[in-house]
Amino acid sequence: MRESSNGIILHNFAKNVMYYPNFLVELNITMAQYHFQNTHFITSAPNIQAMPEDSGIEVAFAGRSNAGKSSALNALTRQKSLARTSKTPGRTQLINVFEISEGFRLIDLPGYGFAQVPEEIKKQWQKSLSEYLQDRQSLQGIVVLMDIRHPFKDTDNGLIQWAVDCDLPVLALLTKADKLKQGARKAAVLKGRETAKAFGGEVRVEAFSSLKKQGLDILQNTLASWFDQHQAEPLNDQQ
Ligand SMILES: Nc1nc2c(ncn2[C@@H]2O[C@H](COP(=O)(O)OP(=O)(O)OP(=O)(O)O)[C@@H](O)[C@H]2O)c(=O)[nH]1
Ligand SMILES: [Mg+2]
Repeated sequence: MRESSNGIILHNFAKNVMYYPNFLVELNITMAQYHFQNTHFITSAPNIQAMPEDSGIEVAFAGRSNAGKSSALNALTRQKSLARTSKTPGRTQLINVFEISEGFRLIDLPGYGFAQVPEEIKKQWQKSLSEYLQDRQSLQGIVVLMDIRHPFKDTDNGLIQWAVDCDLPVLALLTKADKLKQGARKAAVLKGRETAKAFGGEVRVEAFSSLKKQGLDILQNTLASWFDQHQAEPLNDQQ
């Protein structure tokens, strides 16, 4: 929420605000609640054609293999094994679709950049991944997860720049933050924010640890704001 110079509260979201000749009036709109803990598995799709209908709003978790995408989804939804995690990179090979409530989805994408995957499979992944990113209308934001010890690799940068160019907001989470001491962690975040300026769009950079539950509130609030911005009509109270 921003505050204008004359102290009137300005909501981020234009649809919540009405303009009168000289005044900005805040409408009494209650923000929707998203019950992330209710998230459930819908399907594993090899390609975009096998995904559920392209309506509603979805946010994708993307990143290199082993970056911690599935772990972050589990931490967010407070479920131990909603998304399958693994020490073996390349565990998530399909587009996994989860639903928070009707019309609100989270997508666990296959990781990229894993050298050991056979060339044929890699090509197939890349195809379904880029198809998904380019053609999915309901995609309204991307969480890019990068290991805090080696973030912003070429493929990460390519994905972030692409998202910015498409006007998609990006939350860049520097994962496994528990692996660094506090000083190094802060330095990595500041450096990441400097790097992110070059993309020129809405790219927020934060430290994250599924293990220590660090950055969960930011993840949760960012997703809620993306969902709020794009929902066409008010949600029915979900429970
Ligand atoms: N220390 C630490 N380890 C983590 C954290 N998050 C994930 N890991 C570990 O990193 C490994 C990979 O995690 P996943 O969540 O499976 O990674 P992914 O990005 O989904 O991997 P793919 O599905 O292969 O693309 C697992 O061994 C996790 O336990 C974290 O916050 N801290
Ligand atoms: Mg995974």
